This record gives sequence, structure tokens and C-alpha cells, in this order.
Amino acid sequence: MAGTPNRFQLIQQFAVTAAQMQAIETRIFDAGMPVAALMEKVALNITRHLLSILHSEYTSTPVNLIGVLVGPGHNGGDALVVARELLYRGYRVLLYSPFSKHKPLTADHFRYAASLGIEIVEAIAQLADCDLIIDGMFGFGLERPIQGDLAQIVETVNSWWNKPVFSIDIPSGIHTDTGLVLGTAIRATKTFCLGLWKLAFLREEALPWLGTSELIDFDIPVTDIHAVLGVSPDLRRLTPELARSHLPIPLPQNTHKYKQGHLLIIAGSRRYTGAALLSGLGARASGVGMLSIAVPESIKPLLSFPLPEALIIGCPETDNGAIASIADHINLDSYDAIACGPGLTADNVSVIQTVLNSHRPLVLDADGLNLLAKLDPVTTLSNRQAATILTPHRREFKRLFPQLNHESHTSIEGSREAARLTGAVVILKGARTCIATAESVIINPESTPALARGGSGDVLTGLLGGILAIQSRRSQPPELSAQVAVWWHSLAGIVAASDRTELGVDAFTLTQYLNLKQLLSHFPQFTPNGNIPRYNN
Ligand SMILES: NC(=O)C1=CN([C@@H]2O[C@H](COP(=O)(O)OP(=O)(O)OC[C@H]3O[C@@H](n4cnc5c(N)ncnc54)[C@H](O)[C@@H]3O)[C@@H](O)[C@H]2O)[C@@H](O)CC1
Ligand SMILES: [K+]
Repeated sequence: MAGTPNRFQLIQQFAVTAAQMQAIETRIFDAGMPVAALMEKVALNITRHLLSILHSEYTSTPVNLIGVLVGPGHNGGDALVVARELLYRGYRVLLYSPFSKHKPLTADHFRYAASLGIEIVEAIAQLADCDLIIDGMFGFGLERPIQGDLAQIVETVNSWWNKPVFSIDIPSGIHTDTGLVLGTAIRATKTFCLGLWKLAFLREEALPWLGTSELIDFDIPVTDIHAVLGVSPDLRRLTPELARSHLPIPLPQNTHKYKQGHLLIIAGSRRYTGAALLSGLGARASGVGMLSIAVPESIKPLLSFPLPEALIIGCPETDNGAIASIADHINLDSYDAIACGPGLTADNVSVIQTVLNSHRPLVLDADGLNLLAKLDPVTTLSNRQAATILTPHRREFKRLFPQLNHESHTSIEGSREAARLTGAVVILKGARTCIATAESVIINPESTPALARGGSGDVLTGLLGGILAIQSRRSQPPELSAQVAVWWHSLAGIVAASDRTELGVDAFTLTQYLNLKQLLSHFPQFTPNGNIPRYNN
């Protein structure tokens, strides 16, 4: 169990809109912090971090000449302070600002930079020979699409495809709240998000533009954050500390196997045998006390060997080799949790009806969701007494909830709406998986495209089912099991991809990376900037 989060761990859990960031900033200024002093502090923190990156990551292709794009507002002001500091550190810096007017503080920094002899160029083409571009054109003040000459400038920078571009706060052209491109946008190699994570960083739409992103802390007081966002905001980032704090360890010394949860997986068909196996391997990694797997009778022998610890139960099957009905001797209500769906085929709605009628916490995935879609998901789920966790990807989600406006709903709003409609926990899977309840949405900010692969969802279902079975014994809310499983699964994918490349993470391999001890040993590198926080205020 992780301890109470310190300030740095806490700010990693928050995400803000532009308006919220402005409100926080206003409180800081109203309390007496001079605007110029804050800009100086922020930009010095950016510079320090930038220099550490140049010294560690750009050793074989050293950076000497740095081009800085300067916007009219305070994003441009930040960039000018960074430019000045880089000059002091011995870098040659070129400034380019396609604006005739700047906010007063930005204009002052510009004048001072010029007085120091920093070169100011008149056309974007003059930055073509730079080793690195710093994008300080627009931050959260972007208020309309980038058009005309400005759009040309952005396109020119993007055409230098092998030149690193570091964006300050957010890539210019990306809307802070929606993550959408307004007109056109800088395609950053890295983005230094300032103070608090902006909402765009949790939006899949923005990912192609953000590059790798890092939070540059500038000591925003927690009281100001709480004053604007509340103590427990309804939208949060799933941090490692948060997920770890919900892990079911250490186990009670006097526990026994039934107290550690009994999971029933209902999965597989003659056609999709592997789905049942992958779910079983996912469940094994969860540490669940007892594992039973119901499959069509004919594939039972295929599971007994690789999963010797599991009780494999054969069910009557259809001509196609799908489960026809749940075996008579299975009492669904005797399990601590049920995970149903992988590889079932979409043939037989009665199976899912039986499962939904049980009174146990339930994970529905894959064909379980496709079958649910044939019923009336909202009414059916609203009527369930026990917890339900749905794990759809986008396509399954659309099928389940055709009444939602999928054009305008993003994952965050869509998953929240679905959770409100059904009372279920909705895990909407994607590059930024959302875990929604009727009250809140938690978003997983760390994942890997390596998980976009057949079978990876089956592994998650088993892992989640196992955690849910353990935790339902401890009366833990189901959404916390969902958070643990999503984090665990994505961390396994990240570590597997770093060992084997993103192409090397087939679903079976993924199951071999679920070893929690090994994953936790990788943990320090997932704290921002590799820093162990020094403070506890
Ligand atoms: N909020 C904070 O706590 C801090 C913010 N800082 C910086 O300040 C930034 C926000 O500064 P600003 O509010 O000045 O906003 P920006 O610097 O993002 O830009 C706003 C300016 O751009 C113009 N503009 C917006 N969209 C345009 C478009 N499409 N075409 C042409 N002009 C356009 C606006 O008229 C305005 O003059 C942040 O992103 C960050 O970089 C830091 O300096 C200090 C701390
Ligand atoms: K920017």
C-alpha cells in the first residue's frame, strides 16, 4: 500500500481546463506573486529540464543552434526567458516572432533579448539550419484557428520532419481543453506542460501532436488547486501511486484460498479457444485465490494443461462449438466475481442473460458486450443489483450505446454518460483508457500502442476479474479494481515493449510480463523526470 501522496504525486492526479488554469493563476497573482516573477520561475524550470535533456538525450547529435518561435502572449514570454538562459549557457539562439504586437511582459523580454545580441530573424526559413526548435507561439490562450501566414509557418516547421521540436505548455494550435487541432498545429517531439496537466494531454485526439510529454512543476500551492478543482475532482489521472494504493497487498496473515476470492471466467469456443486461455493467464497473474473457467465441453482438455491450478468446467455446446448454456451444476452466485465474454461468439444471448441475472460482481468483455448489445443494455444493467464492469473498445462502445452522440462525445464524456445511464463501471479502452462511474472519470495517461493487438483485451479481462474477486471479498468499490487492472495491464505492456519493441508484445508474451514484483521494480522510472520528490508539503 502506497503512503499518503506528497504534493508532487498529488498534482500528477489532476488535469485542468484553460479556464481552471487561469483561475488558479489568478489566485496566485491576487495573493501577491508578481506575474513576471512567476514567468521567470516557470521558464527557469523549463530551461533546467531542457538542458538536462540536451545533455542526456542529444549527445550523439549535439544541439548548438536553437530556433525559438515567439508568440504574442505569455507563452512567447516563457520562450523568450528560455532563449535568454540558453544564450547564457553558450548556445546560439535565433528568435522568430511573426507578430507586430506582444503583451507588455513579453515585449519587455523581447527588448531585453535583443539588447543581449540574440539574433532576430525575419522569416521562418532562416530557422531551417537549427538543431532544435522551441515552440512558444501559443499556449492555453489560443482562441481561434491558426490561419494564413501563421499556418504556413506551422506547416514549414512540421515539414522539417527530422528536427526536434519542443513545445512549451502545449503544441501551438492544439486546443487546451478539447485536444483538437485549431486550423493547424505544431507536431512536437516533446511537450513541456506547465504546472498542471492540461486536459488535452488526456485526449487521444491530441496524441499525434504532443510527442512525449512532461510536467514542469512550478510549485502551485495545493490549496489553490483544491480551491478551483475541489479536493476530489470528478476527473483525474490514474497515477502509479493511485493504482498501487488500491492493490490487495499485503495479504492478511490468516487468509485462506476462499478468502482470496473465487473467480469464474466464462469464455471461449471451438473457434476462439485462445481467448479463454489468455483470460485464464491474466487471472492467474492477479493472485486470485481460486480460479474456475467455464468453456464448451470440447475444448476443456486444451485448457487443463496450461492452467493446472484452475478448475476447468465443460458446458453444453452448440453445433458451432459455442457455449449453449451454463452447466447445470454451476451456481453463479457462489463465486466472488464473474468475468464473461472473451471468445464466446455472438451466437447465444441466453448465456449472457443467465450471467446478468446473477447477483455477483461481473466483468463483461468482447462477445459478452456484443451479446449485451442485443438486449437493452441500459435497462438490463440498471436492473442489476450487483456491480457490472464493461470493458468495451470504441467499436463495441458504439454498438452498446447507439443513443449517445458519438460524433461529439469524446472518450471522457462518452464513458461518463454511459456510466450514468447504466450504473456500470465503464472502462472505455484506447490509447487513453477512461474508467468511468456515474460520479467520476479516471484516465490512464501511460500506455503503449503495443497493446493494440488481438488478445490483449482477453488478458485484461482475466486480470481484472481476478482483482475484482479478491477485492469484492474486502468490499472494495469495483472501480478501484478497474483502476488497478488498467494500470497493471498497461505497465506490463510498456515494460514488455521496452524489452522487445512495440512489435514484440503478442498477448501471450504480455501475460509473461504481468509479474507484479518485476513491474514494480521498473516503477521509479515512471515518476516524472526520474526525480524522487524531495518535499512533503
Ligand atoms: N497559467 C500559468 O500559471 C502560467 C502561464 N504561463 C504561460 O502563459 C501562457 C498563456 O499565456 P496567454 O494567456 O498570454 O496566452 P498565449 O501565450 O497562449 O497566447 C495568447 C495570445 O495569442 C493571441 N492568439 C490566440 N489565438 C490566436 C490565433 N489563432 N492567431 C493569432 N493570434 C492568436 C491572443 O490574442 C493573445 O494575444 C501559458 O500557456 C504558459 O505558457 C507561464 O508564463 C506562467 C504561468
Ligand atoms: K506552445
